[in-house]
Order: sequence, then structure tokens, then C-alpha cells
Amino acid sequence: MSPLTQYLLAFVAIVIVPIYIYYTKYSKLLKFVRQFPNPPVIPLLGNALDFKTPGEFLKKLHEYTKTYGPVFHLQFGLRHSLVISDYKFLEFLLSHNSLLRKNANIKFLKPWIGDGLITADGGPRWRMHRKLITPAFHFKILEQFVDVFEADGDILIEKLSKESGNKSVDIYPYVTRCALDAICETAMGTKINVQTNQTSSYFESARHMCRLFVTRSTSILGRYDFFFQFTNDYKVQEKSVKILHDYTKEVIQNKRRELTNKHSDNTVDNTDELGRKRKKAFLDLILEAKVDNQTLTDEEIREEVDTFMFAGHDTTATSSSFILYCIANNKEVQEKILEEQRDIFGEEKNPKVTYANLQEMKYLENVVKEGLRLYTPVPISGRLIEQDVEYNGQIIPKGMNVGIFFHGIHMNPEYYPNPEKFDPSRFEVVGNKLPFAFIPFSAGPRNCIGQKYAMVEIKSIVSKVLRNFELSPAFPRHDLDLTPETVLKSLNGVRIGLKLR
Ligand code: HEM
Repeated sequence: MSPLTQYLLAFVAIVIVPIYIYYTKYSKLLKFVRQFPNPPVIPLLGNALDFKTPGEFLKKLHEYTKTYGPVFHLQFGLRHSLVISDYKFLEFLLSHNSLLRKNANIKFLKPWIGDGLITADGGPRWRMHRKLITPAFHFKILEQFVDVFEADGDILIEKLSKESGNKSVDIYPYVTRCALDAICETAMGTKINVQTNQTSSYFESARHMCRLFVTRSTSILGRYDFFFQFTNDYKVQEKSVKILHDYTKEVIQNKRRELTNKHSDNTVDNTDELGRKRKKAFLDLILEAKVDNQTLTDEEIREEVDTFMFAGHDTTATSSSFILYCIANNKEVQEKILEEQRDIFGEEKNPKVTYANLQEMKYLENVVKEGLRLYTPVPISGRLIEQDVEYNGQIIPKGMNVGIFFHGIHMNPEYYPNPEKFDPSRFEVVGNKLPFAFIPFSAGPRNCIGQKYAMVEIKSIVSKVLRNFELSPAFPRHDLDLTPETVLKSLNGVRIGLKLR
């Protein structure tokens, strides 16, 4: 065989055959996706270069939604995705009982949280865990967590007091420590006190794992385990995961021991150091819970508790910070919140706040909702279509990636006129609610299990800060530099002015 023939055969084997296989395998998918508009692509790279930084990613998605409408198509290398913020399409995807699988990037959380509810594949194991864990979020349980939120909030106020009178303070680092203390105590019944201990290996490790999730999701090589294992970040991940897991495992073992002792010895003391009845943490409830006579193994419990630790602090911290920022920049809204606080507590700055009090804060609730709309903590989430499914008379083929663009629908003027404006009165209109137009906690079977917890905690933090401080815009003026990391963050902090009342 001549050398030319050999070269030709090699070319066919290496280039043509894979392309042929790709197009035959994905022809259905390509045919489907091509009916939707898409921004111009570069051969092979697709739209990959449109998104150089995570911050640009969010801006571009909004820009494309404006140009191409609420369903458009993006290409990353050979991967195709739809980005959806269309009401009907979202309603269909989020409500469907068999479209529950997250897309590939979620796997970068697995070294920490394994197959906990967030990362689970949406199959029978996830269903069983969801059923078993749901009762732990009953309002009777949340009621007893208010004392924890309030006590951690008091420390927050003490810390922020030192910043009083400064023209600008970045509140996010303070609030995030407060939220981590709260989730630790409510999830595991233990205290890590990261508000008072500035150096905490648990806190640092949790930060590293959140950062690595974003770095790996956006890295061309780092996303592959093969390349990642040679990086310094891999060593950071190994060390962080060990610290995080060791902590949770030890707490679980101690609780198991307590539980066994309790069953064998009825005299075990169920009160805390002040003689109050001990609160049940999520962990206590999960250890005792059964579905169809089945319980969770210690490893499964560890994964779920770590999932709460991950999902339950940065989300509430970032939302509370953005909401305080909105209030600081809207004097009228601040006055109305205070008026409501006075109606409930009189002039008392540090009353004993109960669950019922927090439920009374109706105006504040609208403020929180408007903050979640404008600064949606999880701006987008992904799903992988696992089997052909019919929507609107056509088949969405198996293998399709869809981006559920929560923030996209929140910024659609059809549902929210003048969407850039912070206006809590939008949520005052009763009887005109479209459930899939306000979805900061997602919706349907895989919605956020912690949404009531989050609302209670955010109201507790925000109302406490407002009763204690007069908020003002930062000086010099501070514009947020938003970026969707594990949750929405501001790269230049969330700065406001604070003055003790
Ligand atoms: C403002 C605060 C919060 C927001 C905006 C939020 C938002 C969300 C969203 C959008 C999802 C769906 C994600 C997806 O489809 O990929 C989700 C799921 C989840 N959230 Fe939250 N979340 C918040 C607070 C919390 C808290 C406090 C906890 C726990 C204490 C929590 C636990 C979870 C869990 C376990 C899931 C997975 C549920 C499942 O798939 O079955 N979240 N959250």
C-alpha cells in the first residue's frame, strides 16, 4: 500500500469515522436543537469563547435571552444545550416526574457531598431519601430553630457594631459566617462558632470546595479527573474533604452512641447545659427516621448532612447580603420595614423573636421575595434529558442538556415590568400569581427542600440588622460585580453603610 493511501486511511479512521459516528448518533439531537435560534458559533468551539469568565456568563445569557427569546441554543464544543426561561416550557420541565436528572457539572460537588439530595440522580434512592428527610423541614421543627437564628444573629450584630459609622462595609463575610454557624447547629446540633473563631479549618475547607466547584466546571482540562489529579487544587480538595468528612463523621458517631445509650438507659439527660429541653437537629431526626421500615446508613446520613451544610449556608448568606444592599439603597423600603417592626415589637431593638413574629412580617416577606427575584441566588441550573419526551407536539430527544434559567424569567418584563427596579410592591398583588414566574427555589419534585427554613432565617437576620442599624448606600458608591459561582456572588463584595440606631 502506498504511503498516500496509508495517510488517507489513517485520516478516515481518525477524523471522518468519529465525525460520522457523532452525527449519526446525535442527528436526532442536532435536528431538534437547530430549530431554536443560537448566537453565531466558531467551528468546533461553538459558543465557548463567548463566556470567558463566570461573570460574563450571566450577562451573556441575559443578552441572548433579549436577542433570541426565552428558548435559545448554545454549543460548547460538541455539546449542545438549550437555555430556557419560557414560562410554559419551565412549567413542563420542572413539573415532569421523570425529568429529574441534573447535568454533568454537578459531579464536581460529589467529593464533598456524595449522592446527597442535590447531586442524586433523581432515581428511587433519591425518592426514598427525599421522603425520609421531608418531615425534618416541618414548621414545628423550624419553629425551634428560631432561637438558633436569633442567637447567631446577636453575635452578627455585635460584630457589625464595630463597623458602625464607617462609610462602607462589606457585609457578606459577616453574614456568611453567621449562616454557617446557624446551619451547623440546626443540621448537626453542634457549634463551630466561625463568627467568634476567625480561623476555622471547617470554614476554610467549605470555602475551598465551593471555589473548586466553579473552577472545575469552567476549566477545559481541570474538569477531567485525569488532568485534575496532577494539580495543586487536587491536593487542596483531598485535604478539605478530609476535614469536612472527619467532622461530620465524628458528630454522627457521637449521636449514634447517644441514641444507643438512650435506648438502653432511660435516665439519659435530655436537657442542655442551661436545663432547657434539647432541640432536635436535622441529624437527630434523620437518624431515627424510617421509610417503609428502611433507615439510612451512616455514609448516606453523612452525605445528606454535608448536603445541608453546603446548600444551607451560602444561599441564605448571599441572599441576606443582597437584600440588605437593596434596602440600604432604598430609603422608603427601609422606612416601611421599620414601621412593620414597630407594629410588632414597639421600640424594642432586641425583643425575644418567635416563629409567629417572623410570620407576621408580611412586608419584609415581600422585600425578601423581591431580593430573591432581582439577585436570584441560583441563577441557572441544568438538567439532562434521560429519555425521549414529548413537549408541545415534538420530541425532546434523549441526551439533551437544558439550562433552567431561573433568573431569566425573573427579569422578563412580561412578568415583571421594569425588571431592573427593586420594587417589593410587585408581590403585594394578590390573586395574580403565576407559580412558575417566581422560582428562586426552583419548583416541582426537585424544588428546594430548605425554602421555608431559608425564608425564616433570612427574615430573622434582616429584621435584626434593621432594628439595630440605619442602613445607607456605601460611600463611595458601590455597584455590585455579579458572578454566578456555586451561588450568585459579588466579586467586589456587598458594601453598605451602617450606623447604630
Ligand atoms: C435563599 C436560600 C436558598 C435558595 C435560593 C435555594 C435554592 C435552591 C434551588 C434553586 C434548588 C434546586 C437546584 C436545582 O434544581 O439544581 C435547591 C435545591 C435544594 N436545596 Fe436549596 N436553596 C436555599 C436554601 C436552602 C437551605 C437553607 C437548605 C437546607 C437547609 C437547602 C437545601 C436544598 C436541598 C437539599 C436541595 C436539593 C433538593 C432535591 O433535589 O431533592 N436549600 N435549592
